[in-house]
Amino acid sequence: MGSSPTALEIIEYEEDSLALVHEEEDEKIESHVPLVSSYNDHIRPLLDAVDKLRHLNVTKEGIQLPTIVVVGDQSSGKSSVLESLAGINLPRGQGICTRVPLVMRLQHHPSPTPELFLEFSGKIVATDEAHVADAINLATDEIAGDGKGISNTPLTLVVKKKGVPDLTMVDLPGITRVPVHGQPEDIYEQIAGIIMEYIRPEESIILNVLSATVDFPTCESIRMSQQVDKTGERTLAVVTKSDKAPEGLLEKVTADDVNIGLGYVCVRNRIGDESYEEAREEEAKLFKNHHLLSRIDKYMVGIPVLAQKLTQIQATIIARCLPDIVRKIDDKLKASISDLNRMPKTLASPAEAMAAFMGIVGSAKESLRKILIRGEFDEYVDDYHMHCTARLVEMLNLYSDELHKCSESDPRRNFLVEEILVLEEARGIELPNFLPRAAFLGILQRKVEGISRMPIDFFEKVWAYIESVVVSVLMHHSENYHQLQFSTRRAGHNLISKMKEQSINWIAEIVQMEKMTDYTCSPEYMNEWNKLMGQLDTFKNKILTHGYSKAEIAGIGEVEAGNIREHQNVLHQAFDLKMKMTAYWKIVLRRLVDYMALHLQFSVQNLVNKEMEKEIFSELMSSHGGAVERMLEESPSVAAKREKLNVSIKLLGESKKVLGNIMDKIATYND
Ligand SMILES: Nc1nc2c(ncn2[C@@H]2O[C@H](COP(=O)(O)OP(=O)(O)OP(=O)(O)O)[C@@H](O)[C@H]2O)c(=O)[nH]1
Repeated sequence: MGSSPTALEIIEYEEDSLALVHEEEDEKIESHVPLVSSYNDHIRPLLDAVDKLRHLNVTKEGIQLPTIVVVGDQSSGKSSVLESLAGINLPRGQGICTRVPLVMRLQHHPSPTPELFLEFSGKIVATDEAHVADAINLATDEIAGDGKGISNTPLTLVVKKKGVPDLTMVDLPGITRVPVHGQPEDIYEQIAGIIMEYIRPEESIILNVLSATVDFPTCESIRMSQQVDKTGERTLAVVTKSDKAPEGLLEKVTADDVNIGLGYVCVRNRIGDESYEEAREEEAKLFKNHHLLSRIDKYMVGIPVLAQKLTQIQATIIARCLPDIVRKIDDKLKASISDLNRMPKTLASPAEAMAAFMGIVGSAKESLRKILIRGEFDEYVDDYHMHCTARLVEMLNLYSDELHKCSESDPRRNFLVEEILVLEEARGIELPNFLPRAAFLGILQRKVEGISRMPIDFFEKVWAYIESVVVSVLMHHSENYHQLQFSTRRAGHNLISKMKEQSINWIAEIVQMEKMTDYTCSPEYMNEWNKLMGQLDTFKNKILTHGYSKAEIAGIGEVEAGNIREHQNVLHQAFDLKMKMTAYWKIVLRRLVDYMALHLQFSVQNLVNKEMEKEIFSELMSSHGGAVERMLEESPSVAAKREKLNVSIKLLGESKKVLGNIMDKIATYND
């Protein structure tokens, strides 16, 4: 087989005529089609670079390479097409043969002795034409097991042979809907997953292998390629088994029902024990002599035409994609290096650990100062939960609203009823026009008691919020030291529960004070009381003289008269008591809101500037003394991230080296 003409030799022979490939096709494949002779000089180094990148597995870093991906339904003839292009025997047959992605690198080399080897699992296994099929089967078994299972770990076959076209293609397992020969139940999903992974990138050219014996629109491979390449601009169709179904083939490829942008090439592969040369001769005869097949355009038939088209397409996509790949590798390398530099230093001594710890506390304090005190949210622009000054004032306003809207704060409710009752009960043997202070204090105490839960609930809510913020900031700043996180989280919880307890004790005292003493120096109290009392005569007139059941009191609203008429003897005093309480209650509520605001601000400042650091230190010291030393052990997630970044940097660095001088060559090619 070695001495006979291969695809490329045939191409070279027909070079001139093939250079005139359809104008229409030229536009799609780009106009500057390289001649095969000049191809090696210009594109070969670029192809070598891409192959080296593929070998380095740069796709792991999310960088897609220009690739010709061979897809087709099961037994459509994919392997046969590849072996026709390479002039070697690949595993062929019914059932599932290709079980792993097979990267085929065909390279023309001047020596008459072909060189073949397989690369997989970090190994290089030399083989020869006679044993390549067995070697592939053995390697496949090693990668995917010896059953019928499949794997997406690729196997690379390098074929260096005189005259083969310089082409790299990936052969993928054939698509099948129905599992056969003990294949796993989900074989379709598995294969479809691998195929999609390869054909989805815009950099991939899809070589869709279709058997002439089937209806193209029914092919699964067409359905799949159309999902990722609707217009077909990166799909080329190879129609195999032209010898088996020549009827209507011309019409099928001319009608193009399935949108193949890069065109069709009809071929006839090796059948049975035919040699490669016999197969090419038979193919040439078939398309020349068959009464139906000979009518198909000669630029659409035969393996040599396919080889020519593929090399042209490959050259075009490589030249188009490489500048982008160079840029992406550069960007990713820079990003990975800066990620690595931003990672915490590995700590070597307790002193370093202490310094790192101080740094964490310092930066957490600064973050908290910004969001809890200064209202600067640059570190949490989109996270509204962490815009603390705004959230705290929101909670304070809500608390104030609730206080003012609660039933205790509504002076219209049971108007004068409680006052009359209290006054009746406070009566003694004394002059009737003194307002007993005990009556006022009794009502005040009951009212204060009625709202006493509200400031406590407010503190519960506010401290729960502050706790979530403090813990989240502490966790964020200590994320690289998981041993520290446990202690800082506990310190955060302890600290907040102490602060909350202080707040609740403080407010309980305030509530107690409000119950015990009725005092204000505010002139507002007297003003308000005078205004309200000024309406007593009108009120009496309406209810007692005119018998109205309701009356409007400015500053209070419409009130019901109820059974006031029956208690005329205490009406004046009850009205006075009510108005004193109404005026004074406003002062009480204002104090309960203002004090809370001042206390909150004071506590938050204390927390951030003093208490937090103290608490974290004491927690660390009490946690068996070793929390800072334990920082010396790197957390598994940080160690893994560091390792991953180092691997990426090495890989991207090697890739960059591969592409070292390639930019000049791309420029030459694109010129
Ligand atoms: N007559 C004829 N038979 C062909 C042609 N191409 C392929 N075959 C036969 O079709 C069968 C399947 O071919 P393969 O190349 O193994 O198909 P495949 O798509 O690689 O198969 P899987 O990898 O199993 O999906 C084999 O028996 C081939 O000999 C052709 O052009 N003409």
